[in-house]
Amino acid sequence: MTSKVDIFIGSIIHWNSEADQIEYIEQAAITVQDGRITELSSNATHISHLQSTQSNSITLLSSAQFLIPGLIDAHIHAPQYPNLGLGVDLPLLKWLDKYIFALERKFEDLIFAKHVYTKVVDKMIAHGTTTACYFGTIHTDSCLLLADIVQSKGQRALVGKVNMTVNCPQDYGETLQESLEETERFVAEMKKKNYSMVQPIITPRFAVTCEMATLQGLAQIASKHNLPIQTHLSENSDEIATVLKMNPGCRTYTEVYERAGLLTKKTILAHSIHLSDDELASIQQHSASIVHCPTSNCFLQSGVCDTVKTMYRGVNIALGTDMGAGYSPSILEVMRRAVDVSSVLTSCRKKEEKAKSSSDIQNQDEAEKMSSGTKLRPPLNFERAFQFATMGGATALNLADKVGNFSVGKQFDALLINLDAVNSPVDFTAHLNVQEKFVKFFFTGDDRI
Ligand SMILES: Nc1nc2[nH]cnc2c(=O)[nH]1
Repeated sequence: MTSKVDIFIGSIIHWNSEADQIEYIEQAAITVQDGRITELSSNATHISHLQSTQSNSITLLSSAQFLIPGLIDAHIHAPQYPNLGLGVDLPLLKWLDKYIFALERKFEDLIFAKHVYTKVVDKMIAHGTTTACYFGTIHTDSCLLLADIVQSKGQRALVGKVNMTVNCPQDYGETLQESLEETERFVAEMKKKNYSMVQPIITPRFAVTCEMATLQGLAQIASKHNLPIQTHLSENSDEIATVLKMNPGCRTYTEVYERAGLLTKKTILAHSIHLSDDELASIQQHSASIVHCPTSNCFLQSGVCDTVKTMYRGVNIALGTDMGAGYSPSILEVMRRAVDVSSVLTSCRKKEEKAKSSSDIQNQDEAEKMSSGTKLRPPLNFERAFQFATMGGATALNLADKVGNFSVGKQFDALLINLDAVNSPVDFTAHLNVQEKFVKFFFTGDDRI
C-alpha cells in the first residue's frame, strides 16, 4: 500500500543549521509522507511528475503566505496562566509568596486544574507554540492531567511535576521523601501512558525551595530514567544570595546544580541572567541550555540576560514566555523583546565604555573611536532570535531530530502564516519578497481595540 504524500509549494523560512543562518526560499516544495518531511527542494518545478498520482495532495501557498517551523516555548508555568499580566508590583521572591504559591496550591483540585490547563494549552496553540516545556505544580495527578490534555490537543511537550521541599508556605510543599516518591510515581505513570507527543521532565523548582538532598535525589532519578531536567537559575539577586547562604560550600549558584549532578546535556536552565564567565563555561562544558525569558525578566525587574555574550560562549539558547510571570503567551512577542532588550543593553554598554574611556584618556576624539571600536559586539538580530525560538528550543528540549526546522527526516511541524488574513496586522502588498514578508511578520505587532 502506498502512503499519502502531501506537497506544499510556496515560500518557506527556516533556520539552516548546517550553514548556521536563516534560509529564505521563495519557491520551495516540501514533500511530506506520513507526517515526516521526505524532501525539501528550493526549486518547486521538479515535483511536477508527482502531480498526476491520485494519492498526492498539493497545497499551493498564495503570495501572502509562507511556512515557518512551529514555535517552541521552552519555559512556561501552566498553572500560572490565571495570573498572566497580574502582579507587576513585586520582584521574584515576594511575587512568588504573594501571588504564585497560593494559586498553584489550588491545582490539587482536578476540576480546577482541568479548566485552567485546557485554556492554557488552547491559548499556546493559538499563538503558534507547537512544542512547549511546562512546569506543573507539586501535585502529581494534576500534572498527569496536564499531560493528557496536551496529548489530546496534539501539542508536543515536556511536562514536569514541580519539587519543593524547603522555604515553602505551610500548605504548599513536600517532605524530601514525598517529593522523590511522587516524582518516581509521576515518571512511572507517564511511562505507562507512553504518549507519542508528551514526555516527563524532572523539575526541581529552584535551589531556594530545594535543599541539596532534594537536588541530588532528583538528579539520581533523572539519571536512572535518562530524563531531561528543568529548573530556574540566577534570575534575581535576592534569589542568588539565598542560594549561596543555603550552600556555603559553593562559590556560585551554578555550582550548586553542578555538585548535585543536575547539569547534563538535557538540562534546561530558565532565566540564567546574572552568570559569571565561570558559570557560563560550566554550563557550556555540560552542554546544558539556557532559556531566555525577556518579557518576564522585564516584568519582574529581574535584569537583562546578555544573550550575545552567552551565545559567543557556546551556550545554546532557547526562548520562554515564563507565563504567568510577564504578560504574553506569545513566543513571537518574546522574540521581539529579546531583540529590544539586547539593543538597550548594547547602547548602555556603549555609553559606559565611552564614559570610561573619556575619563581614562581625557581625549574626546580617542574616546569616540574606542566606544565604536571592536570591543562591543552588535546586539541580537531578529534572525538569531528566530533561531532561539525554533532550533535553539529544539536543541534545548532534546528534540532537534524531530522539530525546529524543515530538514529531511523531521516531523512536518509547521505554521502557515497568512499576512493577508482577516484582521492581519500587516497591510499586505504583493510586491514583498520572502524576506520582507518575514520581517513584516516579525515586527508588526498590533494591539487594536
Ligand atoms: N519566574 C519564575 N521564577 C521562579 N523561580 C522559582 N519559581 C519561579 C516561578 O514560578 N517563576
